[in-house]
Amino acid sequence: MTAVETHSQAVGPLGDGPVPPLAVEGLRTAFLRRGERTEIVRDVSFTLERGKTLMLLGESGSGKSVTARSVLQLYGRNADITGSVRMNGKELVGVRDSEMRTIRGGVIAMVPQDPTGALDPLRRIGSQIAEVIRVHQRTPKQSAVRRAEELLAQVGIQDPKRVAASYPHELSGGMRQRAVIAIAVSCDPQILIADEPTTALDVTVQKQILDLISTLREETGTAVLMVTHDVGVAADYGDRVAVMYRGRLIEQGAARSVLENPQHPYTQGLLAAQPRPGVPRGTLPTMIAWSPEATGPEAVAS
Ligand SMILES: Nc1ncnc2c1ncn2[C@@H]1O[C@H](COP(=O)(O)OP(=O)(O)OP(=O)(O)O)[C@@H](O)[C@H]1O
Repeated sequence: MTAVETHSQAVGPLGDGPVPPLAVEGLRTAFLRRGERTEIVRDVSFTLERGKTLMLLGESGSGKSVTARSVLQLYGRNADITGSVRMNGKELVGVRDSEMRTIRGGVIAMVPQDPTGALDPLRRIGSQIAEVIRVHQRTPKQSAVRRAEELLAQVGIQDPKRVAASYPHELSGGMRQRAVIAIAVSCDPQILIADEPTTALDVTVQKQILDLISTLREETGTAVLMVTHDVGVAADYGDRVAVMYRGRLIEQGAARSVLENPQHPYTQGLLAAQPRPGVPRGTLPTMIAWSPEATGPEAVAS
């Protein structure tokens, strides 16, 4: 089954051009519980480009987080992951856990939804960042501590020395997410996976964090995969958008094309259901009318 490709060329995993930082092809993730197998991610393919953001957009429960976590092979034996996830051409599906641990936080870094869960509550922020630097880059302690403070400054923290000496509970949610981003970018990742990175934050802080990720991407050329259910975020920060519904990508393409001229009925319904100032929020007529089980999503050539 092919996702609708809106006004852009088909997403070949390798194509004729340079090897992309991340190429996912035919990814399937099923969870195994009490002998029962539930497939959550179904035949998902996409490619990340250097210095660009791909937005994985969809409703709650559509499988966005499971897709992101499957790329990082975060489920161990609880899930059966098949298909292909190539990082700079190297296959990640099936690699040993020990190797994946080096890749995570090294070439690929993740910014989770909730910064609180990502930080050790009993250790100072600076020491947590320095430890990641030392593990991945074998840097001496003193230079790792200095580098941690530089990173805190780079993610927009005004007084990095004080924040480095603080425990997570002494910081606001926005500051904690900045610290988590500092950890994520500490090893100069080529790929950053951000799973709804602003869900736990106040509205005003949300924009600051999204702007920060955008600035870091521009400065470093990191490829970003961001999970969101928010069409506005996808429009404002996405170069490309891939729309997910019930575990499948049903449409993907340049952000403007997908969001201004969606070809797939589900995407059309998703956009029509977005709240707009002064317009009462309607039901999801297209989504109710369209069911993948009934007809299967059709590929629309454009
Ligand atoms: N570890 C797991 N074991 C079994 N099922 C899971 C697991 N993690 C997620 N699921 C199921 O997979 C489905 C998709 O979840 P997922 O978290 O990927 O959705 P999502 O699109 O990211 O939405 P949300 O924004 O609400 O997290 C859900 O039905 C969820 O219950």
